[in-house]
Amino acid sequence: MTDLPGIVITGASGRMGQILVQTVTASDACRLVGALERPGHDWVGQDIGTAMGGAALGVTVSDDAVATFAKAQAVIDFTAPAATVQFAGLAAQARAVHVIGTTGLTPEDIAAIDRAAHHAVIVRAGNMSLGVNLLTVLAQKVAAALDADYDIEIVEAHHRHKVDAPSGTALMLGEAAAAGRGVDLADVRDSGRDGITGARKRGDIGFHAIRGGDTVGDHDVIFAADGEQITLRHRATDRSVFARGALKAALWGQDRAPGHYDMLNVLGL
Ligand SMILES: NC(=O)C1=CN([C@@H]2O[C@H](COP(=O)(O)OP(=O)(O)OC[C@H]3O[C@@H](n4cnc5c(N)ncnc54)[C@H](O)[C@@H]3O)[C@@H](O)[C@H]2O)C=CC1
Ligand SMILES: O=C(O)C1=N[C@H](C(=O)O)C[C@H](O)C1
Repeated sequence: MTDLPGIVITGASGRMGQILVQTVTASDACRLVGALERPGHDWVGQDIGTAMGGAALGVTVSDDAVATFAKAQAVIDFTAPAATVQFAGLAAQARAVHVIGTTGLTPEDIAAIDRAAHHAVIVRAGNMSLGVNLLTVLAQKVAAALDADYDIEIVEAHHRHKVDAPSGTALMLGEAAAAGRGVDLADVRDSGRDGITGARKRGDIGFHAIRGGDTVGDHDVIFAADGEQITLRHRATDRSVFARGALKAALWGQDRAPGHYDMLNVLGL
């Protein structure tokens, strides 16, 4: 029993953190060995199970990342960019697999994560669900099959608390569509039109973000031409799809060579 991989959940009180705690404790392939929150958070010092309103789980919420990661074979991290960059270095020092779900990372953040991945396994994806990762493969294929007569627009919707836009998933889908077209997304990205924008530029990929209510995460990739439209759609209705993917990544990463991987690697897509 005790040789099962030990998992630490960062941001344990968060929307994803709580689902991850439930997913890990329900699994017979791993054990929960730590729960981390930011210094000053009310839950620090409490048992994670009772803090979540259930039975005690025998794991006390800590704000000490170094001590907590020392117990881990994997760290599952859905927090915020500054925390995730710091955790990448600390997880690598602890030689723990670092599964990163955090979105809104800058190119500089990703470069720092790349450096940490020289020493440890990091699996990072803006969306950990099987459905979205499959959709990226489809978006790339459709974009490759169609020319720029088909305007590509990506529309995403999330809950009112989300702080970054476009979503990490929208950017994954945009990267996939751009790769299908053989272009760099940075050269064709057109985010959040407003005002007298001028006519749409041929070949651009547009991004639009809706924020409201408790929407878990909806994504449409629209290919619009004269006379017809194709829409590829994913709708998440339960955050457990992300948590299951993250746990799969944490287990997949055990005994893997150091490197910066994504969910396509994990899922073999
Ligand atoms: N890749 C994927 O499949 C998914 C990614 N996400 C992303 O995950 C992130 C978190 O999303 P939510 O859970 O909805 O947010 P949330 O705001 O509910 O949770 C974030 C948690 O991280 C904690 N935190 C922040 N800084 C910390 C630090 N230095 N140390 C320890 N804990 C810290 C916060 O206190 C909070 O409890 C976002 O970037 C979101 O876009 C969310 C769902 C799926
Ligand atoms: O913040 C969220 O909630 C989500 N974030 C991810 C993203 O930015 O795409 C994944 C999912 O859509 C939920």
